[in-house]
Amino acid sequence: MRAIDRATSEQYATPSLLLMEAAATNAAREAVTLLTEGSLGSHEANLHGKRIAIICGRGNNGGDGAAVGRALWRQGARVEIILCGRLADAKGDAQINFEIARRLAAGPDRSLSFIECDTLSTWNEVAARLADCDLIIDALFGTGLTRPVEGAHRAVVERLVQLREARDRSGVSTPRILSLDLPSGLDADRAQPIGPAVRADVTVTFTAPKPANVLPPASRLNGRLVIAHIGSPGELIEASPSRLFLLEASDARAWLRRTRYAPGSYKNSHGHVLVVAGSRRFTGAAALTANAAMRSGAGLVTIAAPRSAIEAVAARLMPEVITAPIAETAHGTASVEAVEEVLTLAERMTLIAIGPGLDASDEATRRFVREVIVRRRVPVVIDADGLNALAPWPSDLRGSDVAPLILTPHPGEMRRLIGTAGDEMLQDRVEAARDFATKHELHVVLKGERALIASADGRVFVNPTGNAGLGTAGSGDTLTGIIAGFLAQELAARAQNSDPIAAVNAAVYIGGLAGDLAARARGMRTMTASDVREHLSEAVLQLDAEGELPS
Ligand SMILES: NC(=O)C1=CN([C@@H]2O[C@H](COP(=O)(O)OP(=O)(O)OC[C@H]3O[C@@H](n4cnc5c(N)ncnc54)[C@H](O)[C@@H]3O)[C@@H](O)[C@H]2O)[C@@H](O)CC1
Ligand SMILES: [K+]
Repeated sequence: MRAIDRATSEQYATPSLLLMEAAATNAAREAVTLLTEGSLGSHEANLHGKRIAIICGRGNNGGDGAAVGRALWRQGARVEIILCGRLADAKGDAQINFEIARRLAAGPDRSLSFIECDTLSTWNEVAARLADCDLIIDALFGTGLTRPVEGAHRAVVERLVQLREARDRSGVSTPRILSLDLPSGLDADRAQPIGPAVRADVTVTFTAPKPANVLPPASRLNGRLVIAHIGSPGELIEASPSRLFLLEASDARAWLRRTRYAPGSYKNSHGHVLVVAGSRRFTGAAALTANAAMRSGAGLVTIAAPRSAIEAVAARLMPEVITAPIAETAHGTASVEAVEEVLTLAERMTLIAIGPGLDASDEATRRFVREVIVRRRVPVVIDADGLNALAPWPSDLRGSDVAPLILTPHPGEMRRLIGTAGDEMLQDRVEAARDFATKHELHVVLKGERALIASADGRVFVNPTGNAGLGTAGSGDTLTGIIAGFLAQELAARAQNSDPIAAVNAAVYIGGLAGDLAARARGMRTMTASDVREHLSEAVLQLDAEGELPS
Protein backbone atom coordinates (compact mmCIF):
# COMPACT_ATOMS: atom_id res chain seq x y z
CA MET A 1 0.00 0.00 0.00
CA ARG A 2 2.83 2.35 0.81
CA ALA A 3 4.40 1.72 -2.61
CA ILE A 4 1.07 2.31 -4.38
CA ASP A 5 0.42 5.49 -2.39
CA ARG A 6 3.91 6.77 -3.20
CA ALA A 7 3.63 5.92 -6.88
CA THR A 8 0.25 7.67 -7.06
CA SER A 9 1.87 10.85 -5.78
CA GLU A 10 5.03 10.57 -7.87
CA GLN A 11 3.75 9.22 -11.18
CA TYR A 12 0.30 10.80 -11.25
CA ALA A 13 1.01 14.16 -9.62
CA THR A 14 -1.58 13.39 -6.96
CA PRO A 15 -0.78 15.02 -3.62
CA SER A 16 -1.24 12.61 -0.71
CA LEU A 17 -3.50 15.18 0.95
CA LEU A 18 -5.92 14.64 -1.92
CA LEU A 19 -5.91 10.88 -1.25
CA MET A 20 -6.62 11.57 2.39
CA GLU A 21 -9.56 13.80 1.49
CA ALA A 22 -10.94 11.14 -0.86
CA ALA A 23 -10.53 8.52 1.87
CA ALA A 24 -12.47 10.78 4.23
CA THR A 25 -15.26 11.46 1.73
CA ASN A 26 -15.75 7.74 1.14
CA ALA A 27 -15.70 6.91 4.83
CA ALA A 28 -18.13 9.76 5.61
CA ARG A 29 -20.58 8.32 3.08
CA GLU A 30 -20.47 4.93 4.82
CA ALA A 31 -20.87 6.64 8.19
CA VAL A 32 -24.03 8.34 6.92
CA THR A 33 -25.36 4.99 5.68
CA LEU A 34 -24.64 3.42 9.05
CA LEU A 35 -26.33 6.27 10.92
CA THR A 36 -29.41 6.45 8.75
CA GLU A 37 -30.09 2.75 8.18
CA GLY A 38 -33.82 2.20 8.09
CA SER A 39 -34.73 5.88 8.22
CA LEU A 40 -36.45 7.74 5.40
CA GLY A 41 -35.66 10.97 3.65
CA SER A 42 -32.47 12.62 2.54
CA HIS A 43 -29.36 11.41 4.27
CA GLU A 44 -28.00 14.87 4.89
CA ALA A 45 -30.92 16.10 6.91
CA ASN A 46 -30.85 13.02 9.07
CA LEU A 47 -27.45 13.78 10.63
CA HIS A 48 -28.92 16.62 12.72
CA GLY A 49 -28.93 15.58 16.34
CA LYS A 50 -26.45 12.72 15.75
CA ARG A 51 -23.46 12.62 18.08
CA ILE A 52 -20.22 11.40 16.62
CA ALA A 53 -16.83 10.92 18.30
CA ILE A 54 -13.71 10.53 16.18
CA ILE A 55 -10.84 8.81 17.98
CA CYS A 56 -7.62 9.84 16.21
CA GLY A 57 -4.05 8.70 16.53
CA ARG A 58 -1.39 11.16 15.48
CA GLY A 59 -0.47 9.31 12.27
CA ASN A 60 -2.22 9.50 8.89
CA ASN A 61 -5.01 7.19 10.04
CA GLY A 62 -5.85 9.90 12.57
CA GLY A 63 -5.54 12.49 9.81
CA ASP A 64 -8.19 10.58 7.83
CA GLY A 65 -10.32 10.66 10.98
CA ALA A 66 -10.09 14.42 11.38
CA ALA A 67 -11.11 14.87 7.74
CA VAL A 68 -14.08 12.51 8.16
CA GLY A 69 -15.11 14.49 11.24
CA ARG A 70 -15.09 17.70 9.26
CA ALA A 71 -17.25 16.13 6.51
CA LEU A 72 -19.83 14.77 8.96
CA TRP A 73 -19.99 18.06 10.85
CA ARG A 74 -20.73 19.85 7.56
CA GLN A 75 -23.66 17.48 7.16
CA GLY A 76 -25.17 18.56 10.44
CA ALA A 77 -23.81 16.12 13.04
CA ARG A 78 -22.38 17.09 16.43
CA VAL A 79 -18.76 16.02 16.14
CA GLU A 80 -16.00 15.66 18.69
CA ILE A 81 -12.55 15.08 17.22
CA ILE A 82 -10.35 13.50 19.86
CA LEU A 83 -6.63 13.41 19.21
CA CYS A 84 -4.91 10.80 21.38
CA GLY A 85 -1.59 12.59 21.55
CA ARG A 86 -0.30 16.10 21.02
CA LEU A 87 -0.95 18.22 17.97
CA ALA A 88 2.66 19.39 18.18
CA ASP A 89 3.82 15.80 17.56
CA ALA A 90 1.73 15.32 14.40
CA LYS A 91 3.33 15.68 10.99
CA GLY A 92 2.47 16.13 7.32
CA ASP A 93 -1.06 15.60 6.06
CA ALA A 94 -2.31 14.48 9.46
CA GLN A 95 -0.99 17.67 11.04
CA ILE A 96 -2.76 19.76 8.38
CA ASN A 97 -6.09 18.07 9.02
CA PHE A 98 -5.78 18.38 12.80
CA GLU A 99 -4.95 22.06 12.41
CA ILE A 100 -7.99 22.63 10.14
CA ALA A 101 -10.19 20.89 12.70
CA ARG A 102 -8.70 22.89 15.57
CA ARG A 103 -9.35 26.24 13.84
CA LEU A 104 -12.90 25.30 12.75
CA ALA A 105 -13.65 24.19 16.30
CA ALA A 106 -12.46 27.57 17.61
CA GLY A 107 -15.09 29.27 15.43
CA PRO A 108 -18.64 30.22 16.43
CA ASP A 109 -20.31 26.86 15.66
CA ARG A 110 -20.18 24.87 18.90
CA SER A 111 -21.21 21.60 17.24
CA LEU A 112 -17.57 20.83 16.33
CA SER A 113 -14.93 20.36 19.00
CA PHE A 114 -11.29 19.39 18.90
CA ILE A 115 -9.67 17.87 21.97
CA GLU A 116 -6.06 16.92 22.60
CA CYS A 117 -5.79 14.01 25.03
CA ASP A 118 -2.19 13.86 26.07
CA THR A 119 -2.75 12.49 29.56
CA LEU A 120 -4.72 9.54 30.86
CA SER A 121 -6.92 11.84 32.94
CA THR A 122 -8.04 13.94 29.94
CA TRP A 123 -8.74 10.70 28.11
CA ASN A 124 -10.78 9.33 31.01
CA GLU A 125 -12.96 12.43 30.93
CA VAL A 126 -13.61 11.97 27.22
CA ALA A 127 -14.05 8.21 27.49
CA ALA A 128 -16.89 8.62 29.96
CA ARG A 129 -18.95 10.45 27.29
CA LEU A 130 -18.47 7.91 24.50
CA ALA A 131 -21.35 5.66 25.51
CA ASP A 132 -23.81 8.44 24.60
CA CYS A 133 -22.57 8.73 21.01
CA ASP A 134 -24.47 7.43 18.01
CA LEU A 135 -21.25 6.66 16.20
CA ILE A 136 -17.58 6.30 17.05
CA ILE A 137 -15.04 6.53 14.25
CA ASP A 138 -11.94 4.51 15.05
CA ALA A 139 -8.98 6.33 13.49
CA LEU A 140 -6.36 5.45 16.05
CA PHE A 141 -4.02 3.24 14.01
CA GLY A 142 -3.97 2.03 10.43
CA THR A 143 -1.22 0.36 8.46
CA GLY A 144 1.44 2.06 10.59
CA LEU A 145 0.93 -0.22 13.58
CA THR A 146 3.45 -3.05 13.79
CA ARG A 147 3.64 -3.77 17.51
CA PRO A 148 0.97 -4.35 20.16
CA VAL A 149 -0.74 -1.22 21.43
CA GLU A 150 0.46 -0.24 24.91
CA GLY A 151 -0.05 2.34 27.66
CA ALA A 152 -2.58 5.11 27.10
CA HIS A 153 -3.39 3.89 23.58
CA ARG A 154 -4.16 0.46 24.96
CA ALA A 155 -6.63 2.05 27.38
CA VAL A 156 -8.32 3.69 24.38
CA VAL A 157 -8.61 0.43 22.45
CA GLU A 158 -9.87 -1.40 25.53
CA ARG A 159 -12.51 1.26 26.11
CA LEU A 160 -13.81 0.80 22.55
CA VAL A 161 -13.86 -2.98 23.00
CA GLN A 162 -15.70 -2.58 26.29
CA LEU A 163 -18.30 -0.24 24.75
CA ARG A 164 -19.01 -2.72 21.99
CA GLU A 165 -19.39 -5.57 24.48
CA ALA A 166 -21.71 -3.53 26.70
CA ARG A 167 -23.78 -2.59 23.67
CA ASP A 168 -24.10 -6.17 22.47
CA ARG A 169 -25.01 -7.37 25.99
CA SER A 170 -27.73 -4.80 26.48
CA GLY A 171 -29.18 -5.16 22.99
CA VAL A 172 -29.16 -1.42 22.19
CA SER A 173 -27.87 -0.34 18.80
CA THR A 174 -25.51 2.52 19.75
CA PRO A 175 -22.75 3.50 19.72
CA ARG A 176 -21.98 2.04 16.30
CA ILE A 177 -18.29 1.71 15.46
CA LEU A 178 -16.71 2.43 12.09
CA SER A 179 -13.00 1.73 11.65
CA LEU A 180 -10.87 3.52 9.10
CA ASP A 181 -8.64 1.24 7.01
CA LEU A 182 -8.58 -1.50 9.65
CA PRO A 183 -9.72 -1.99 13.23
CA SER A 184 -7.09 -0.33 15.43
CA GLY A 185 -4.81 -2.78 17.20
CA LEU A 186 -4.50 -5.19 14.26
CA ASP A 187 -1.31 -5.54 12.26
CA ALA A 188 -2.46 -4.96 8.66
CA ASP A 189 -0.28 -7.79 7.36
CA ARG A 190 -1.37 -10.50 9.76
CA ALA A 191 -4.37 -12.77 10.15
CA GLN A 192 -3.65 -13.17 13.89
CA PRO A 193 -4.38 -10.17 16.13
CA ILE A 194 -1.15 -9.02 17.80
CA GLY A 195 -2.93 -7.59 20.84
CA PRO A 196 -6.23 -6.01 21.89
CA ALA A 197 -8.09 -4.60 18.90
CA VAL A 198 -11.31 -2.74 18.14
CA ARG A 199 -14.34 -4.70 16.94
CA ALA A 200 -16.11 -2.62 14.30
CA ASP A 201 -19.55 -2.69 12.70
CA VAL A 202 -18.11 -1.42 9.44
CA THR A 203 -14.54 -1.03 8.22
CA VAL A 204 -13.80 1.23 5.28
CA THR A 205 -10.46 0.22 3.86
CA PHE A 206 -8.62 2.27 1.29
CA THR A 207 -7.47 1.30 -2.22
CA ALA A 208 -7.23 -2.48 -1.60
CA PRO A 209 -7.95 -4.80 1.32
CA LYS A 210 -5.09 -5.79 3.60
CA PRO A 211 -4.64 -9.32 4.99
CA ALA A 212 -6.13 -8.29 8.37
CA ASN A 213 -9.29 -7.13 6.54
CA VAL A 214 -9.96 -10.49 4.93
CA LEU A 215 -8.24 -13.32 6.78
CA PRO A 216 -9.73 -14.84 9.94
CA PRO A 217 -9.53 -14.46 12.85
CA ALA A 218 -8.61 -10.76 12.33
CA SER A 219 -11.26 -10.37 9.62
CA ARG A 220 -14.01 -11.08 12.17
CA LEU A 221 -13.23 -7.74 13.86
CA ASN A 222 -13.89 -5.78 10.65
CA GLY A 223 -17.67 -6.11 10.52
CA ARG A 224 -18.91 -5.28 7.04
CA LEU A 225 -15.92 -4.48 4.84
CA VAL A 226 -16.10 -1.64 2.32
CA ILE A 227 -13.25 -1.13 -0.13
CA ALA A 228 -13.00 2.52 -1.11
CA HIS A 229 -11.13 3.75 -4.16
CA ILE A 230 -9.44 7.00 -3.26
CA GLY A 231 -7.53 7.95 -6.39
CA SER A 232 -4.79 5.39 -7.02
CA PRO A 233 -5.13 4.27 -10.66
CA GLY A 234 -6.17 0.65 -11.20
CA GLU A 235 -3.01 -0.11 -13.18
CA LEU A 236 -0.85 0.70 -10.15
CA ILE A 237 -2.82 -1.77 -8.07
CA GLU A 238 -2.63 -4.37 -10.84
CA ALA A 239 1.12 -3.88 -11.13
CA SER A 240 1.73 -4.35 -7.43
CA PRO A 241 3.77 -7.46 -6.67
CA SER A 242 1.19 -8.78 -4.18
CA ARG A 243 0.35 -12.45 -4.67
CA LEU A 244 -2.66 -12.41 -2.36
CA PHE A 245 -6.06 -11.62 -3.87
CA LEU A 246 -9.61 -11.22 -2.63
CA LEU A 247 -12.22 -12.81 -4.88
CA GLU A 248 -15.10 -10.54 -5.78
CA ALA A 249 -18.45 -10.97 -7.48
CA SER A 250 -16.92 -9.47 -10.61
CA ASP A 251 -14.43 -12.36 -10.84
CA ALA A 252 -17.19 -14.97 -10.72
CA ARG A 253 -19.31 -12.94 -13.12
CA ALA A 254 -16.45 -12.61 -15.59
CA TRP A 255 -16.01 -16.39 -15.59
CA LEU A 256 -19.73 -17.00 -16.13
CA ARG A 257 -19.71 -14.57 -19.04
CA ARG A 258 -16.65 -16.08 -20.62
CA THR A 259 -18.13 -19.59 -20.50
CA ARG A 260 -21.75 -18.77 -21.40
CA TYR A 261 -23.74 -21.50 -23.12
CA ALA A 262 -23.38 -20.40 -26.75
CA PRO A 263 -26.00 -20.90 -29.47
CA GLY A 264 -25.25 -24.17 -31.24
CA SER A 265 -23.35 -25.65 -28.29
CA TYR A 266 -24.37 -29.11 -27.13
CA LYS A 267 -23.67 -31.42 -24.24
CA ASN A 268 -20.14 -32.34 -25.28
CA SER A 269 -19.19 -28.68 -25.53
CA HIS A 270 -20.06 -28.32 -21.85
CA GLY A 271 -17.72 -31.07 -20.69
CA HIS A 272 -18.05 -34.56 -19.30
CA VAL A 273 -17.20 -35.18 -15.63
CA LEU A 274 -16.20 -38.62 -14.38
CA VAL A 275 -16.90 -38.85 -10.64
CA VAL A 276 -15.00 -41.74 -9.00
CA ALA A 277 -16.57 -42.06 -5.58
CA GLY A 278 -18.55 -44.12 -3.10
CA SER A 279 -18.25 -47.49 -1.43
CA ARG A 280 -20.68 -50.00 0.03
CA ARG A 281 -20.67 -48.07 3.33
CA PHE A 282 -20.77 -44.53 1.89
CA THR A 283 -23.16 -43.90 -0.95
CA GLY A 284 -24.53 -40.43 -0.17
CA ALA A 285 -21.25 -38.54 -0.69
CA ALA A 286 -20.85 -39.97 -4.19
CA ALA A 287 -24.38 -38.92 -5.16
CA LEU A 288 -23.96 -35.41 -3.72
CA THR A 289 -20.80 -34.88 -5.77
CA ALA A 290 -22.30 -36.12 -9.02
CA ASN A 291 -25.56 -34.22 -8.53
CA ALA A 292 -23.69 -30.98 -7.81
CA ALA A 293 -21.55 -31.44 -10.94
CA MET A 294 -24.73 -31.96 -12.98
CA ARG A 295 -26.41 -28.89 -11.49
CA SER A 296 -23.29 -26.80 -12.14
CA GLY A 297 -23.68 -27.00 -15.87
CA ALA A 298 -21.47 -29.90 -16.96
CA GLY A 299 -22.89 -31.40 -20.17
CA LEU A 300 -22.56 -34.97 -18.93
CA VAL A 301 -21.74 -36.60 -15.61
CA THR A 302 -20.80 -40.24 -15.18
CA ILE A 303 -20.31 -41.80 -11.78
CA ALA A 304 -18.01 -44.79 -11.35
CA ALA A 305 -18.63 -46.60 -8.06
CA PRO A 306 -17.88 -50.09 -6.69
CA ARG A 307 -20.22 -52.73 -8.09
CA SER A 308 -22.07 -53.46 -4.86
CA ALA A 309 -22.56 -49.73 -4.12
CA ILE A 310 -23.78 -48.57 -7.49
CA GLU A 311 -27.44 -49.38 -6.94
CA ALA A 312 -27.65 -47.48 -3.66
CA VAL A 313 -25.77 -44.55 -5.23
CA ALA A 314 -28.08 -44.58 -8.25
CA ALA A 315 -31.13 -44.41 -6.01
CA ARG A 316 -29.92 -40.98 -4.86
CA LEU A 317 -28.83 -39.63 -8.20
CA MET A 318 -30.53 -37.20 -10.48
CA PRO A 319 -31.82 -39.21 -13.43
CA GLU A 320 -29.46 -37.29 -15.74
CA VAL A 321 -26.33 -38.87 -14.22
CA ILE A 322 -24.86 -41.98 -15.91
CA THR A 323 -23.61 -44.88 -13.76
CA ALA A 324 -20.62 -47.20 -14.29
CA PRO A 325 -19.91 -50.07 -11.87
CA ILE A 326 -16.22 -50.80 -11.20
CA ALA A 327 -14.26 -53.69 -9.61
CA GLU A 328 -14.27 -53.81 -5.82
CA THR A 329 -12.58 -55.29 -2.75
CA ALA A 330 -14.27 -57.70 -0.35
CA HIS A 331 -15.32 -54.62 1.66
CA GLY A 332 -17.08 -53.01 -1.27
CA THR A 333 -14.42 -50.36 -1.92
CA ALA A 334 -12.67 -49.68 -5.25
CA SER A 335 -9.96 -52.26 -5.95
CA VAL A 336 -6.74 -52.17 -7.95
CA GLU A 337 -8.47 -54.04 -10.80
CA ALA A 338 -10.69 -50.97 -11.22
CA VAL A 339 -7.72 -48.84 -12.37
CA GLU A 340 -7.93 -49.98 -16.01
CA GLU A 341 -11.72 -49.61 -16.02
CA VAL A 342 -11.53 -46.04 -14.73
CA LEU A 343 -8.69 -45.03 -17.08
CA THR A 344 -10.61 -46.45 -20.04
CA LEU A 345 -13.73 -44.54 -19.03
CA ALA A 346 -11.64 -41.39 -18.55
CA GLU A 347 -10.46 -41.47 -22.16
CA ARG A 348 -13.81 -39.99 -23.16
CA MET A 349 -14.05 -37.57 -20.24
CA THR A 350 -12.96 -33.97 -19.69
CA LEU A 351 -11.76 -34.61 -16.15
CA ILE A 352 -11.98 -36.86 -13.11
CA ALA A 353 -13.24 -35.99 -9.62
CA ILE A 354 -12.10 -38.64 -7.19
CA GLY A 355 -12.55 -39.26 -3.49
CA PRO A 356 -15.90 -38.67 -1.77
CA GLY A 357 -17.07 -41.78 0.09
CA LEU A 358 -14.27 -43.95 -1.31
CA ASP A 359 -13.25 -45.39 2.08
CA ALA A 360 -9.45 -45.28 2.06
CA SER A 361 -9.02 -47.59 5.04
CA ASP A 362 -8.39 -50.44 2.57
CA GLU A 363 -4.81 -50.63 1.22
CA ALA A 364 -6.09 -51.82 -2.16
CA THR A 365 -8.23 -48.69 -2.48
CA ARG A 366 -5.28 -46.51 -1.56
CA ARG A 367 -3.27 -48.12 -4.37
CA PHE A 368 -6.20 -47.69 -6.74
CA VAL A 369 -6.33 -43.93 -6.08
CA ARG A 370 -2.61 -43.51 -6.51
CA GLU A 371 -2.50 -45.49 -9.77
CA VAL A 372 -5.38 -43.53 -11.28
CA ILE A 373 -3.70 -40.23 -10.44
CA VAL A 374 -0.22 -41.24 -11.57
CA ARG A 375 -1.51 -42.56 -14.90
CA ARG A 376 -4.10 -39.81 -15.55
CA ARG A 377 -4.23 -38.03 -18.89
CA VAL A 378 -6.87 -35.51 -17.83
CA PRO A 379 -7.12 -33.10 -14.89
CA VAL A 380 -8.12 -34.62 -11.55
CA VAL A 381 -9.96 -33.01 -8.64
CA ILE A 382 -9.07 -34.91 -5.45
CA ASP A 383 -11.16 -34.71 -2.28
CA ALA A 384 -11.91 -36.50 0.98
CA ASP A 385 -10.72 -40.11 1.03
CA GLY A 386 -8.94 -39.51 -2.26
CA LEU A 387 -6.69 -37.18 -0.26
CA ASN A 388 -6.44 -39.50 2.71
CA ALA A 389 -5.35 -42.28 0.36
CA LEU A 390 -2.37 -40.13 -0.61
CA ALA A 391 -1.48 -38.68 2.81
CA PRO A 392 1.19 -37.69 3.49
CA TRP A 393 1.48 -36.44 -0.08
CA PRO A 394 4.13 -38.38 -2.06
CA SER A 395 6.98 -35.99 -2.91
CA ASP A 396 7.34 -37.40 -6.45
CA LEU A 397 3.69 -36.85 -7.38
CA ARG A 398 3.03 -33.49 -9.07
CA GLY A 399 0.54 -31.71 -11.19
CA SER A 400 1.18 -30.55 -14.76
CA ASP A 401 -0.19 -28.07 -17.26
CA VAL A 402 -1.72 -30.82 -19.40
CA ALA A 403 -3.32 -32.68 -16.51
CA PRO A 404 -3.50 -30.35 -13.51
CA LEU A 405 -4.27 -31.65 -10.03
CA ILE A 406 -6.74 -29.77 -7.84
CA LEU A 407 -6.78 -30.79 -4.17
CA THR A 408 -9.71 -29.71 -1.99
CA PRO A 409 -8.73 -30.46 1.62
CA HIS A 410 -10.37 -29.19 4.80
CA PRO A 411 -7.81 -28.24 7.46
CA GLY A 412 -7.69 -31.79 8.91
CA GLU A 413 -6.97 -33.31 5.51
CA MET A 414 -4.43 -30.57 4.80
CA ARG A 415 -2.62 -31.44 8.04
CA ARG A 416 -2.44 -35.09 7.01
CA LEU A 417 -1.23 -34.17 3.51
CA ILE A 418 1.59 -32.03 4.89
CA GLY A 419 2.53 -34.74 7.38
CA THR A 420 4.18 -34.24 10.76
CA ALA A 421 4.90 -30.52 10.28
CA GLY A 422 1.23 -29.89 9.48
CA ASP A 423 0.10 -28.40 12.78
CA GLU A 424 2.83 -25.84 12.90
CA MET A 425 2.57 -24.91 9.21
CA LEU A 426 -1.17 -24.36 9.36
CA GLN A 427 -0.63 -21.45 11.79
CA ASP A 428 -0.30 -19.43 8.61
CA ARG A 429 -2.90 -20.86 6.23
CA VAL A 430 -1.89 -18.64 3.33
CA GLU A 431 1.76 -19.64 3.44
CA ALA A 432 0.95 -23.33 4.11
CA ALA A 433 -1.36 -23.52 1.09
CA ARG A 434 1.01 -21.54 -1.14
CA ASP A 435 4.02 -23.57 -0.10
CA PHE A 436 2.25 -26.88 -0.71
CA ALA A 437 0.85 -25.78 -4.08
CA THR A 438 4.14 -24.45 -5.46
CA LYS A 439 6.25 -27.33 -4.12
CA HIS A 440 4.08 -30.01 -5.75
CA GLU A 441 3.03 -27.91 -8.75
CA LEU A 442 -0.68 -28.32 -8.11
CA HIS A 443 -3.68 -26.24 -7.01
CA VAL A 444 -5.07 -26.35 -3.49
CA VAL A 445 -8.52 -25.32 -2.27
CA LEU A 446 -8.13 -25.09 1.51
CA LYS A 447 -11.70 -25.17 2.80
CA GLY A 448 -13.08 -23.53 5.94
CA GLU A 449 -14.00 -19.96 6.92
CA ARG A 450 -12.59 -17.78 4.10
CA ALA A 451 -11.51 -20.67 1.91
CA LEU A 452 -8.19 -20.17 0.14
CA ILE A 453 -7.35 -21.14 -3.42
CA ALA A 454 -3.59 -21.54 -3.85
CA SER A 455 -2.38 -21.77 -7.43
CA ALA A 456 0.72 -23.71 -8.52
CA ASP A 457 2.21 -20.36 -9.62
CA GLY A 458 2.15 -18.99 -6.05
CA ARG A 459 -0.94 -16.79 -6.20
CA VAL A 460 -3.42 -17.21 -3.35
CA PHE A 461 -7.08 -16.15 -3.56
CA VAL A 462 -9.30 -15.53 -0.52
CA ASN A 463 -12.97 -16.37 -0.93
CA PRO A 464 -15.36 -14.08 0.96
CA THR A 465 -18.60 -16.05 0.42
CA GLY A 466 -20.05 -18.83 2.57
CA ASN A 467 -21.11 -19.10 6.19
CA ALA A 468 -21.11 -21.40 9.22
CA GLY A 469 -24.19 -23.18 7.86
CA LEU A 470 -21.85 -24.98 5.45
CA GLY A 471 -20.51 -26.92 8.42
CA THR A 472 -22.84 -29.78 7.61
CA ALA A 473 -22.52 -33.27 6.14
CA GLY A 474 -21.97 -33.31 2.39
CA SER A 475 -21.15 -29.65 1.78
CA GLY A 476 -17.56 -30.60 0.90
CA ASP A 477 -18.80 -33.26 -1.54
CA THR A 478 -21.10 -30.66 -3.07
CA LEU A 479 -18.25 -28.17 -3.49
CA THR A 480 -16.15 -30.84 -5.20
CA GLY A 481 -19.00 -31.41 -7.63
CA ILE A 482 -19.29 -27.70 -8.37
CA ILE A 483 -15.54 -27.37 -8.94
CA ALA A 484 -15.59 -30.40 -11.27
CA GLY A 485 -18.64 -29.10 -13.13
CA PHE A 486 -17.14 -25.64 -13.71
CA LEU A 487 -13.72 -27.02 -14.66
CA ALA A 488 -15.31 -29.34 -17.20
CA GLN A 489 -16.92 -26.35 -18.89
CA GLU A 490 -13.72 -24.32 -18.81
CA LEU A 491 -11.66 -27.14 -20.31
CA ALA A 492 -14.25 -28.20 -22.89
CA ALA A 493 -14.84 -24.65 -24.07
CA ARG A 494 -11.29 -23.37 -24.16
CA ALA A 495 -9.07 -26.43 -24.60
CA GLN A 496 -5.48 -25.12 -24.92
CA ASN A 497 -6.31 -21.67 -23.59
CA SER A 498 -8.02 -22.88 -20.46
CA ASP A 499 -7.48 -21.18 -17.13
CA PRO A 500 -8.27 -23.81 -14.47
CA ILE A 501 -7.76 -21.41 -11.57
CA ALA A 502 -10.39 -19.01 -12.93
CA ALA A 503 -12.90 -21.89 -13.02
CA VAL A 504 -11.96 -23.10 -9.53
CA ASN A 505 -12.21 -19.55 -8.14
CA ALA A 506 -15.65 -19.10 -9.70
CA ALA A 507 -16.79 -22.46 -8.31
CA VAL A 508 -15.66 -21.66 -4.77
CA TYR A 509 -17.17 -18.16 -4.90
CA ILE A 510 -20.49 -19.32 -6.38
CA GLY A 511 -20.68 -22.40 -4.12
CA GLY A 512 -20.31 -20.09 -1.12
CA LEU A 513 -22.86 -17.65 -2.52
CA ALA A 514 -25.33 -20.53 -2.99
CA GLY A 515 -24.62 -21.37 0.66
CA ASP A 516 -25.39 -17.78 1.66
CA LEU A 517 -28.64 -17.85 -0.30
CA ALA A 518 -29.55 -21.21 1.27
CA ALA A 519 -28.91 -19.71 4.71
CA ARG A 520 -31.10 -16.74 3.87
CA ALA A 521 -33.92 -19.08 2.84
CA ARG A 522 -33.62 -21.65 5.62
CA GLY A 523 -31.31 -20.34 8.32
CA MET A 524 -27.76 -21.57 8.88
CA ARG A 525 -28.80 -24.17 11.43
CA THR A 526 -31.32 -26.05 9.35
CA MET A 527 -29.86 -25.75 5.85
CA THR A 528 -28.28 -28.86 4.35
CA ALA A 529 -25.81 -29.56 1.54
CA SER A 530 -28.71 -30.33 -0.81
CA ASP A 531 -30.09 -26.84 -0.13
CA VAL A 532 -26.75 -25.43 -1.27
CA ARG A 533 -27.03 -27.32 -4.55
CA GLU A 534 -30.62 -26.16 -4.98
CA HIS A 535 -29.54 -22.53 -4.60
CA LEU A 536 -26.88 -22.70 -7.30
CA SER A 537 -29.36 -21.49 -9.92
CA GLU A 538 -30.23 -18.42 -7.87
CA ALA A 539 -26.55 -17.67 -7.29
CA VAL A 540 -25.73 -17.89 -10.99
CA LEU A 541 -28.78 -15.84 -12.00
CA GLN A 542 -27.90 -13.19 -9.44
CA LEU A 543 -24.44 -12.81 -10.98
CA ASP A 544 -25.29 -13.01 -14.68
CA ALA A 545 -29.02 -13.05 -15.38
CA GLU A 546 -28.47 -11.76 -18.89
CA GLY A 547 -26.19 -14.65 -19.82
CA GLU A 548 -28.44 -17.31 -18.31
CA LEU A 549 -31.73 -16.32 -19.87
CA PRO A 550 -32.52 -17.20 -23.48
CA SER A 551 -32.77 -14.16 -25.74
N1 LIG B 1 -0.83 8.31 0.99
C1 LIG B 1 -1.04 7.58 2.06
O1 LIG B 1 -0.10 7.01 2.59
C2 LIG B 1 -2.39 7.47 2.63
C3 LIG B 1 -2.56 6.95 3.89
N2 LIG B 1 -3.75 6.88 4.47
C4 LIG B 1 -3.91 6.51 5.88
O2 LIG B 1 -2.68 6.47 6.53
C5 LIG B 1 -2.60 5.33 7.34
C6 LIG B 1 -1.19 5.00 7.59
O3 LIG B 1 -0.64 6.12 8.22
P1 LIG B 1 0.71 6.08 9.07
O4 LIG B 1 1.75 5.39 8.31
O5 LIG B 1 0.93 7.48 9.50
O6 LIG B 1 0.38 5.16 10.29
P2 LIG B 1 -0.84 5.13 11.32
O7 LIG B 1 -1.74 6.28 11.17
O8 LIG B 1 -1.38 3.79 11.24
O9 LIG B 1 -0.21 5.37 12.74
C7 LIG B 1 1.02 4.98 13.04
C8 LIG B 1 1.54 5.99 14.04
O10 LIG B 1 1.52 5.41 15.30
C9 LIG B 1 2.83 5.13 15.76
N3 LIG B 1 2.79 3.76 16.30
C10 LIG B 1 2.98 2.59 15.65
N4 LIG B 1 2.81 1.55 16.48
C11 LIG B 1 2.50 2.09 17.69
C12 LIG B 1 2.18 1.52 18.96
N5 LIG B 1 2.15 0.21 19.13
N6 LIG B 1 1.90 2.34 19.97
C13 LIG B 1 1.92 3.68 19.78
N7 LIG B 1 2.21 4.28 18.62
C14 LIG B 1 2.50 3.49 17.58
C15 LIG B 1 3.72 5.29 14.56
O11 LIG B 1 4.99 5.73 14.94
C16 LIG B 1 2.95 6.31 13.74
O12 LIG B 1 3.21 7.62 14.18
C17 LIG B 1 -3.39 4.30 6.58
O13 LIG B 1 -3.83 3.26 7.41
C18 LIG B 1 -4.51 5.15 6.06
O14 LIG B 1 -5.54 5.23 7.03
C19 LIG B 1 -4.87 7.54 3.85
O15 LIG B 1 -4.85 8.87 4.28
C20 LIG B 1 -4.82 7.52 2.35
C21 LIG B 1 -3.53 7.98 1.83
K1 LIG C 1 -8.23 2.37 12.37
